Amino acid sequence: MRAFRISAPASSANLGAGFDAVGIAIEIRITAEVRERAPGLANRWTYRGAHAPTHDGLRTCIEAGIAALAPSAPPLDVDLDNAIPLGAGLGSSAAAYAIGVAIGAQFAPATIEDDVQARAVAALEGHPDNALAAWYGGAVVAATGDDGLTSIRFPPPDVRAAVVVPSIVLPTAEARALLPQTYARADVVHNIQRAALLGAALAAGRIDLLRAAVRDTLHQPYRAAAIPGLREALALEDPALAAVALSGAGPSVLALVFGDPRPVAARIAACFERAGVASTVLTPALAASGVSMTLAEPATGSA
Ligand SMILES: Nc1ncnc2c1ncn2[C@@H]1O[C@H](COP(=O)(O)OP(=O)(O)OP(=O)(O)O)[C@@H](O)[C@H]1O
Ligand SMILES: N[C@@H](CCO)C(=O)O
Repeated sequence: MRAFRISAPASSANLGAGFDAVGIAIEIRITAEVRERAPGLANRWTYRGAHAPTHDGLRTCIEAGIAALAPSAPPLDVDLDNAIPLGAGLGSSAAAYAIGVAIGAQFAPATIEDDVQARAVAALEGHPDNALAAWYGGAVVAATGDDGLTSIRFPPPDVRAAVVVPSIVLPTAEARALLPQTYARADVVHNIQRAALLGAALAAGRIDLLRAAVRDTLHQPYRAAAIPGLREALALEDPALAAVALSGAGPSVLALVFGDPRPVAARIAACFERAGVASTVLTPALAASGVSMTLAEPATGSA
């Protein structure tokens, strides 16, 4: 009976101008302790952690990942420990799909190459920026469409993260519905210039370029209408601030910070507070590794 532990990190998609293209992994994780059960038994799921699931949303993502690679997987005992705030723009669904695919690979009829697994996560998640950051860790740039999926991964920049999670509910679908169908050429050119700069800055480790590279005209200004305090947070100036952006579809804000991230996090939280919105502050490291698996102790007794 196989038993192992799999974890996957949170992620912050976009980094401003890299809308739907850039993602960065954050050292806040979903961890699954997985044990194979005897044939004929049902799956058994337990939930815990700072953001313990209260319904089967994450489980559904994990099961889809397992089914994509191993439709005939044996019954499993899965103990899910979640530290990623849910539905907050921090890639909890991408982490869950990544865990599911990694479990599925363990029970697939043949060995599945790593990049095939990564593509499966991206296909299930629908957003390669979150999906590949969860899978590979570090920072990723991804392009997807009729020409398939092309991506590159970089080590995370040498900064700390400040993640401020406002107590606003903004489902990804709603945050996307706020965006216009068409854009002015000047806004598109603005983002192309900065997204190209962002990719180059990540590739070259030029943290000093990030502040300029993340400025966005395609999604953050529109999403700000649903996130009181966001405009002010994105306009913050601070010598310790390497970059500040809406995290994914929001409502969380990610700041990349030189040195102690707490003062910058407090300034972002104050922007929300002035707008009448409470928030929670996290100061995680950026995650250099994505999905990781370790073998667990052999089961003792019960199936
Ligand atoms: N209370 C909950 N218990 C279990 N699962 C939840 C709960 N709330 C949300 N979920 C699940 O968490 C996932 C949230 O995914 P969603 O794509 O909306 O946001 P996210 O992954 O946190 O952020 P983003 O994709 O914008 O970075 C969904 O799969 C949803 O079903
Ligand atoms: N790039 C996506 C991320 C959603 O998880 C967006 O901004 O809508």
